[in-house]
Amino acid sequence: MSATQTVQLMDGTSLAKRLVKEAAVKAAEISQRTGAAPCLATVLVGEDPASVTYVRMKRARCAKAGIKSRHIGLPATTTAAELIDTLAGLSGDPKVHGILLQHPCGPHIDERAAFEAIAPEKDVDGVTMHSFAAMSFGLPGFVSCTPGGIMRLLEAYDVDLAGKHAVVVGRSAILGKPVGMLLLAKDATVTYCHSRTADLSRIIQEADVVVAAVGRPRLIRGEDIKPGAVVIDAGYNPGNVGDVDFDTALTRARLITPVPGGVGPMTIAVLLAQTVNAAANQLGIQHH
Ligand SMILES: Nc1nc2c(c(=O)[nH]1)N[C@@H](CN(C=O)c1ccc(C(=O)N[C@@H](CCC(=O)O)C(=O)O)cc1)CN2
Repeated sequence: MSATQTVQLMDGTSLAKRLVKEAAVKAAEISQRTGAAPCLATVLVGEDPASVTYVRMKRARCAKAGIKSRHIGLPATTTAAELIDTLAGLSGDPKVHGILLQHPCGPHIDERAAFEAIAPEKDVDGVTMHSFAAMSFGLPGFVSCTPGGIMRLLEAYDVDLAGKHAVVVGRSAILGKPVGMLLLAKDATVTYCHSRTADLSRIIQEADVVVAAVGRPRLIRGEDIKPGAVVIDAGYNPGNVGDVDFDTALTRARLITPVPGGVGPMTIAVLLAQTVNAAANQLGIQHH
């Protein structure tokens, strides 16, 4: 970055508001034409306080956008088979257009098996293997919500990814892996880093775009960042602390997402947008 170039914040709150407004317009059109509002089923196993908050935020934003939500709260003792039964039931229910299974479900549950019980056409959270394959091949389909939100932010701030080196720190099924696939589909050269990566700092220093998605508070510091890089902080840690040490990263980055107000609101906006699209598809509506 030159001495005169200043860092710009990537404002997820404003962009998310715009997306939610668009979703609300489409939801109203669907309701008017079919007499039924789009409906998202939210499924939560146990009462992890952060998960309770996230589900509450998702349902509140649905309500604002004219999307119905049906909440299924299951006890922490729910077995994998019971959870799969619940998800299969929602998958077959014509009144439900989208299904969200809040992650994490608890250590005794095979989360992959649970996600696969969600019908692909209702996978508005982009967590099934079907959706992952579509993301990997650059085909239309539902994207994982945080990765989808990150891609929308990069687009909104005119970040050209072709030929750029993108380093993804983290390899989770709903965040690190799919965001790497979406970046690859935009012709970035993608490196995945994880807990066994040797010399993490050196690899991050080579990145034009850094996506921090590891869940380790302030792991990535300013000195790790190449001057002029784009820094996306997708870390969710207690107390609204990201994976990036914001104050030191500010001194090096060209563009950076704040926490809060960056990737988080975009996650929910993409969920709503995809719920409305799922409802339109299932109800045979074409948007104007
Ligand atoms: N099934 C899923 N589970 C989880 C996902 C997901 O996308 N699908 N993502 C995360 C958590 N998450 C949504 O579930 C999430 C986290 C944070 C935010 C958000 O908007 N954060 C705000 C701050 C919130 C506050 O003020 O308390 C922000 O960053 O500005 C939204 C969604 C794990 N599980």
